[in-house]
Amino acid sequence: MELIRIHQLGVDQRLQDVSLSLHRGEVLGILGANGAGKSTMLHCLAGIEDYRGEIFLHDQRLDKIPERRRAQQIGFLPQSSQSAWALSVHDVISLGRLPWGDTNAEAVAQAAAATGVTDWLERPIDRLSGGQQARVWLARVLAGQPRVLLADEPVASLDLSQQQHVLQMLRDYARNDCGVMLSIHDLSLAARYCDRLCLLHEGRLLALGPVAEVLTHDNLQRAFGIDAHIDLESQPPIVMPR
Ligand SMILES: Nc1ncnc2c1ncn2[C@@H]1O[C@H](COP(=O)(O)OP(=O)(O)OP(=O)(O)O)[C@@H](O)[C@H]1O
Repeated sequence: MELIRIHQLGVDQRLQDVSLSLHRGEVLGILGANGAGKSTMLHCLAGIEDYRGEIFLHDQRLDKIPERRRAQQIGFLPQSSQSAWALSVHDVISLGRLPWGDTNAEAVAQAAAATGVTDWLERPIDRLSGGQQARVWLARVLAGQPRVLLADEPVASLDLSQQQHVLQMLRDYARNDCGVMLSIHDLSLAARYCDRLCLLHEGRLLALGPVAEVLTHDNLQRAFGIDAHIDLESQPPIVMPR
Protein backbone atom coordinates (compact mmCIF):
# COMPACT_ATOMS: atom_id res chain seq x y z
CA MET A 1 0.00 0.00 0.00
CA GLU A 2 1.17 3.52 -0.83
CA LEU A 3 2.05 5.90 1.99
CA ILE A 4 3.20 8.65 -0.35
CA ARG A 5 2.41 9.15 -4.02
CA ILE A 6 4.18 11.80 -6.05
CA HIS A 7 2.68 12.73 -9.40
CA GLN A 8 4.63 14.79 -11.93
CA LEU A 9 6.54 16.75 -9.35
CA GLY A 10 8.33 19.82 -10.63
CA VAL A 11 10.35 22.71 -9.18
CA ASP A 12 11.54 25.46 -11.56
CA GLN A 13 14.52 24.08 -13.46
CA ARG A 14 15.51 21.80 -10.61
CA LEU A 15 13.02 18.94 -10.76
CA GLN A 16 10.89 17.82 -13.66
CA ASP A 17 8.03 15.35 -13.96
CA VAL A 18 9.06 13.04 -11.15
CA SER A 19 6.42 10.44 -10.30
CA LEU A 20 6.93 7.72 -7.71
CA SER A 21 5.46 6.11 -4.61
CA LEU A 22 6.71 5.18 -1.17
CA HIS A 23 5.17 1.94 0.00
CA ARG A 24 4.32 0.86 3.50
CA GLY A 25 7.23 -1.01 5.09
CA GLU A 26 9.88 0.01 2.60
CA VAL A 27 13.11 1.98 2.48
CA LEU A 28 13.33 3.91 -0.76
CA GLY A 29 16.81 5.21 -1.57
CA ILE A 30 17.19 8.42 -3.56
CA LEU A 31 20.38 8.46 -5.62
CA GLY A 32 21.97 10.93 -7.97
CA ALA A 33 25.00 13.14 -8.54
CA ASN A 34 25.47 16.43 -6.68
CA GLY A 35 22.74 18.79 -7.84
CA ALA A 36 20.56 16.00 -9.28
CA GLY A 37 17.55 17.13 -7.22
CA LYS A 38 17.50 14.74 -4.24
CA SER A 39 17.22 17.40 -1.53
CA THR A 40 14.77 19.40 -3.62
CA MET A 41 12.45 16.40 -3.82
CA LEU A 42 12.71 15.71 -0.09
CA HIS A 43 12.05 19.40 0.65
CA CYS A 44 8.83 19.24 -1.39
CA LEU A 45 7.69 16.23 0.62
CA ALA A 46 8.65 17.95 3.86
CA GLY A 47 6.51 20.94 2.91
CA ILE A 48 9.36 23.46 2.78
CA GLU A 49 9.59 23.89 -1.00
CA ASP A 50 6.89 24.99 -3.44
CA TYR A 51 6.22 22.59 -6.27
CA ARG A 52 4.15 21.83 -9.34
CA GLY A 53 2.30 18.53 -9.55
CA GLU A 54 0.73 16.59 -6.73
CA ILE A 55 1.86 14.80 -3.61
CA PHE A 56 -0.53 12.51 -1.78
CA LEU A 57 -0.11 11.30 1.79
CA HIS A 58 -2.27 8.18 2.02
CA ASP A 59 -5.06 9.41 -0.26
CA GLN A 60 -5.04 13.04 0.75
CA ARG A 61 -3.30 15.85 -1.09
CA LEU A 62 -0.37 16.99 1.02
CA ASP A 63 -1.14 20.69 0.57
CA LYS A 64 -4.66 20.15 1.92
CA ILE A 65 -3.53 18.53 5.15
CA PRO A 66 -3.32 20.85 8.17
CA GLU A 67 0.30 21.65 9.00
CA ARG A 68 0.26 20.07 12.43
CA ARG A 69 -1.19 16.79 11.21
CA ARG A 70 1.30 16.74 8.37
CA ALA A 71 4.16 17.24 10.83
CA GLN A 72 2.84 14.36 12.91
CA GLN A 73 2.82 12.09 9.86
CA ILE A 74 6.00 13.17 8.06
CA GLY A 75 9.34 13.63 9.82
CA PHE A 76 12.26 15.24 8.02
CA LEU A 77 15.98 15.04 8.76
CA PRO A 78 17.71 17.79 6.76
CA GLN A 79 21.18 17.38 5.24
CA SER A 80 22.64 19.46 8.06
CA SER A 81 21.14 20.80 11.27
CA GLN A 82 22.35 23.30 13.81
CA SER A 83 20.93 24.57 17.02
CA ALA A 84 20.99 28.33 17.57
CA TRP A 85 21.20 27.66 21.31
CA ALA A 86 23.36 25.25 23.30
CA LEU A 87 20.44 22.94 24.04
CA SER A 88 21.02 19.68 25.82
CA VAL A 89 20.76 16.50 23.80
CA HIS A 90 17.60 15.65 25.73
CA ASP A 91 15.99 18.98 24.82
CA VAL A 92 16.92 18.64 21.15
CA ILE A 93 15.34 15.19 20.96
CA SER A 94 12.27 16.46 22.82
CA LEU A 95 11.76 19.06 20.07
CA GLY A 96 10.66 16.11 17.95
CA ARG A 97 7.49 15.99 20.05
CA LEU A 98 6.44 19.53 19.06
CA PRO A 99 3.90 18.37 16.43
CA TRP A 100 2.17 16.36 19.15
CA GLY A 101 2.30 19.04 21.84
CA ASP A 102 3.57 16.63 24.47
CA THR A 103 6.88 15.53 25.97
CA ASN A 104 6.32 11.75 25.75
CA ALA A 105 9.30 10.63 27.80
CA GLU A 106 9.06 7.10 26.45
CA ALA A 107 9.26 8.22 22.80
CA VAL A 108 12.27 10.42 23.63
CA ALA A 109 14.02 7.59 25.50
CA GLN A 110 13.32 5.13 22.67
CA ALA A 111 14.68 7.54 20.05
CA ALA A 112 17.81 8.14 22.13
CA ALA A 113 18.34 4.40 22.56
CA ALA A 114 17.77 3.66 18.85
CA THR A 115 20.50 6.12 17.86
CA GLY A 116 22.82 5.25 20.74
CA VAL A 117 22.86 8.71 22.30
CA THR A 118 21.40 7.88 25.72
CA ASP A 119 24.72 8.48 27.51
CA TRP A 120 24.86 12.07 26.28
CA LEU A 121 21.35 13.23 27.19
CA GLU A 122 22.54 15.92 29.61
CA ARG A 123 25.38 17.22 27.42
CA PRO A 124 25.04 20.40 25.35
CA ILE A 125 24.71 19.38 21.73
CA ASP A 126 27.40 21.79 20.56
CA ARG A 127 29.99 19.89 22.61
CA LEU A 128 29.48 16.73 20.57
CA SER A 129 31.37 15.76 17.42
CA GLY A 130 29.76 16.22 14.01
CA GLY A 131 28.81 12.55 13.69
CA GLN A 132 27.50 12.42 17.25
CA GLN A 133 25.37 15.50 16.60
CA ALA A 134 24.00 13.92 13.42
CA ARG A 135 22.72 10.98 15.48
CA VAL A 136 21.03 13.34 17.93
CA TRP A 137 19.22 15.14 15.09
CA LEU A 138 18.08 11.79 13.79
CA ALA A 139 16.82 10.93 17.28
CA ARG A 140 14.80 14.16 17.22
CA VAL A 141 12.96 12.98 14.10
CA LEU A 142 12.44 9.48 15.52
CA ALA A 143 10.96 10.96 18.71
CA GLY A 144 8.11 12.36 16.59
CA GLN A 145 7.23 8.77 15.57
CA PRO A 146 6.36 9.81 12.01
CA ARG A 147 4.67 7.39 9.67
CA VAL A 148 6.94 8.63 6.87
CA LEU A 149 10.54 9.40 7.71
CA LEU A 150 12.48 11.49 5.18
CA ALA A 151 16.23 11.68 5.65
CA ASP A 152 18.65 13.70 3.54
CA GLU A 153 21.99 11.87 3.61
CA PRO A 154 21.52 10.46 7.13
CA VAL A 155 24.83 8.59 7.13
CA ALA A 156 27.08 11.10 5.36
CA SER A 157 28.98 12.09 8.53
CA LEU A 158 28.90 8.73 10.32
CA ASP A 159 31.72 6.23 10.80
CA LEU A 160 31.50 2.83 9.11
CA SER A 161 29.95 1.09 12.10
CA GLN A 162 27.38 3.83 12.72
CA GLN A 163 26.44 3.91 9.03
CA GLN A 164 25.43 0.28 9.28
CA HIS A 165 23.72 0.72 12.62
CA VAL A 166 21.65 3.69 11.48
CA LEU A 167 20.65 2.15 8.15
CA GLN A 168 19.62 -1.11 9.83
CA MET A 169 17.66 0.88 12.41
CA LEU A 170 15.88 2.84 9.65
CA ARG A 171 15.09 -0.42 7.91
CA ASP A 172 13.57 -1.80 11.11
CA TYR A 173 11.65 1.44 11.54
CA ALA A 174 10.17 1.16 8.05
CA ARG A 175 9.18 -2.47 8.64
CA ASN A 176 6.97 -1.36 11.52
CA ASP A 177 4.21 -0.21 9.15
CA CYS A 178 6.06 3.02 8.27
CA GLY A 179 8.10 4.16 5.29
CA VAL A 180 11.56 5.68 4.94
CA MET A 181 12.84 7.74 2.03
CA LEU A 182 16.52 8.63 2.24
CA SER A 183 19.13 10.14 -0.03
CA ILE A 184 22.50 8.45 -0.04
CA HIS A 185 25.74 8.64 -2.03
CA ASP A 186 27.22 5.29 -1.01
CA LEU A 187 25.85 2.93 -3.64
CA SER A 188 27.02 -0.23 -1.85
CA LEU A 189 25.11 0.76 1.27
CA ALA A 190 22.11 1.72 -0.86
CA ALA A 191 22.17 -1.74 -2.46
CA ARG A 192 22.40 -3.40 0.94
CA TYR A 193 19.78 -1.51 2.91
CA CYS A 194 17.23 -0.08 0.46
CA ASP A 195 14.29 -2.06 -0.87
CA ARG A 196 13.94 0.05 -3.99
CA LEU A 197 15.94 2.86 -5.52
CA CYS A 198 15.14 6.05 -7.35
CA LEU A 199 17.94 7.47 -9.50
CA LEU A 200 17.70 11.15 -10.39
CA HIS A 201 19.68 12.77 -13.16
CA GLU A 202 19.57 16.52 -13.79
CA GLY A 203 16.22 16.81 -12.04
CA ARG A 204 14.59 13.94 -13.88
CA LEU A 205 13.83 10.37 -12.93
CA LEU A 206 16.38 8.19 -14.69
CA ALA A 207 15.43 4.89 -13.06
CA LEU A 208 13.09 3.60 -10.37
CA GLY A 209 12.68 0.07 -9.09
CA PRO A 210 14.42 -2.85 -7.40
CA VAL A 211 18.14 -2.45 -6.70
CA ALA A 212 19.28 -4.66 -9.58
CA GLU A 213 17.20 -2.73 -12.09
CA VAL A 214 18.54 0.65 -11.03
CA LEU A 215 22.21 -0.07 -10.30
CA THR A 216 23.20 -1.03 -13.83
CA HIS A 217 26.39 -0.06 -15.68
CA ASP A 218 24.40 2.01 -18.12
CA ASN A 219 22.47 3.95 -15.46
CA LEU A 220 25.60 4.65 -13.41
CA GLN A 221 27.44 5.80 -16.51
CA ARG A 222 24.64 8.19 -17.37
CA ALA A 223 24.00 9.49 -13.86
CA PHE A 224 27.57 9.74 -12.54
CA GLY A 225 29.76 9.36 -15.62
CA ILE A 226 31.50 6.39 -13.99
CA ASP A 227 32.45 2.93 -15.11
CA ALA A 228 31.30 0.93 -12.08
CA HIS A 229 32.26 -2.42 -10.65
CA ILE A 230 28.88 -3.92 -9.66
CA ASP A 231 28.51 -7.15 -7.71
CA LEU A 232 25.06 -7.34 -6.16
CA GLU A 233 25.40 -11.06 -5.41
CA SER A 234 28.29 -10.69 -2.99
CA GLN A 235 27.60 -10.30 0.74
CA PRO A 236 27.56 -7.36 1.21
CA PRO A 237 26.87 -6.05 -2.28
CA ILE A 238 29.61 -3.98 -3.91
CA VAL A 239 29.09 -0.99 -6.19
CA MET A 240 32.24 1.05 -6.75
CA PRO A 241 33.72 3.24 -9.46
CA ARG A 242 36.56 1.39 -11.17
N1 LIG B 1 17.33 27.25 -2.78
C1 LIG B 1 17.64 27.04 -4.05
N2 LIG B 1 17.29 27.90 -5.01
C2 LIG B 1 17.59 27.67 -6.29
N3 LIG B 1 18.25 26.60 -6.73
C3 LIG B 1 18.63 25.71 -5.84
C4 LIG B 1 18.35 25.87 -4.44
N4 LIG B 1 18.85 24.80 -3.78
C5 LIG B 1 19.42 24.02 -4.70
N5 LIG B 1 19.30 24.56 -5.94
C6 LIG B 1 19.73 23.96 -7.20
O1 LIG B 1 18.83 22.91 -7.49
C7 LIG B 1 19.53 21.81 -8.06
C8 LIG B 1 19.25 20.56 -7.23
O2 LIG B 1 19.83 20.74 -5.94
P1 LIG B 1 19.64 19.69 -4.78
O3 LIG B 1 20.13 20.32 -3.53
O4 LIG B 1 18.26 19.18 -4.82
O5 LIG B 1 20.64 18.55 -5.26
P2 LIG B 1 21.07 17.20 -4.54
O6 LIG B 1 20.80 16.10 -5.49
O7 LIG B 1 20.48 17.12 -3.20
O8 LIG B 1 22.65 17.42 -4.43
P3 LIG B 1 23.74 17.01 -3.34
O9 LIG B 1 24.12 15.57 -3.60
O10 LIG B 1 24.90 17.92 -3.66
O11 LIG B 1 23.20 17.25 -1.97
C9 LIG B 1 21.00 22.21 -8.12
O12 LIG B 1 21.28 22.65 -9.43
C10 LIG B 1 21.11 23.34 -7.13
O13 LIG B 1 22.10 24.25 -7.53
